[in-house]
Amino acid sequence: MITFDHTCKSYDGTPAITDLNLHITQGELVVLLGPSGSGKSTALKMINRMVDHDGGRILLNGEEIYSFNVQDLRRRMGYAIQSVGLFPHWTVARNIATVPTLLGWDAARVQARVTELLQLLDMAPESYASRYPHQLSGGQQQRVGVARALAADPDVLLMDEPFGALDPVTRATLQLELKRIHRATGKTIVLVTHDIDEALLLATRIVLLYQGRIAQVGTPLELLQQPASDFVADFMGRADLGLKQLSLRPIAPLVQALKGATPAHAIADTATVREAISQMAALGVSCLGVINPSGSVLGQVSAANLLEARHG
Ligand SMILES: Nc1ncnc2c1ncn2[C@@H]1O[C@H](COP(=O)(O)OP(=O)(O)OP(=O)(O)O)[C@@H](O)[C@H]1O
Repeated sequence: MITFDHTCKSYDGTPAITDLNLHITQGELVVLLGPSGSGKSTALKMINRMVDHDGGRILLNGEEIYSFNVQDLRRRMGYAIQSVGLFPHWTVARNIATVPTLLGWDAARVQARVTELLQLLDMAPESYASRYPHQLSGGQQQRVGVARALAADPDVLLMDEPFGALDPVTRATLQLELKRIHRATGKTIVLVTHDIDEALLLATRIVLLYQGRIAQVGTPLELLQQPASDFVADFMGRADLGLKQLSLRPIAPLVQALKGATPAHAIADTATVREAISQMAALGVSCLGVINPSGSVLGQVSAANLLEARHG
């Protein structure tokens, strides 16, 4: 879908991205991660030509992006940024409708799409569609920013620190919403963050950049378990590496048959190993029942079998 092929970019002779080689396939949620100044935003903005590359190639579905009309290219890609950039004198509905209107959709289709997106982002259309950006909280503005980016059903969603500057609770809510949207729509998403936990939660693949070059590309678990260098190991946080790994592991494959009576406390079968161990610690127990969404007991997990499995 998107290919960086020996791509380079310098600003005033200083390299920001050097020889970037990366292929992003349809439906991936790729997170560009790295310290400040490592080139994450530059890499992202080159995809929709907010920044033009000056060496190598960038291909969209096999075609060099310079072969597209720049406006067409941008309309095929939703773009959401930290500062949101809503038009202050336009209502929420009109903000979301920006690209569909430019594309000439008829009014009924635009309105149906606005309603659908507000519902998807858990903002009741009857309360929010006619408000102005200053009448929304920061988290709600960011939701509208995401809705606007999704509006014309773009092939690709580019997100530059979309949840930066939010309080941790709102941030966590929007992260889960993005994960849900990604699952539901199968969109290709490229997201920039410097937050390792955000990357671990969201990414199907992480691209860790350092000084404009790729330090490592892999799944969250690969970066944690097989860091390619000391830099990767340091960046991913050696200190609580064990805990981070546990938070990526679901308990589902580790559920055992009940051994005797049903444990007094239970956890959902969708929980992670970290959540199960945390709940055991809080309750002072070493075993939990595991229940499915309808409340049926599926079996149990014990602290010993969860911790043993962490190397698996
Ligand atoms: N418009 C510009 N003009 C000159 N230099 C720039 C410009 N934009 C970025 N740079 C430089 O290019 C390098 C990479 O910047 P970039 O914004 O891509 O990094 P980043 O990883 O996204 O950083 P951050 O996390 O701080 O946003 C940095 O050294 C930065 O100073």
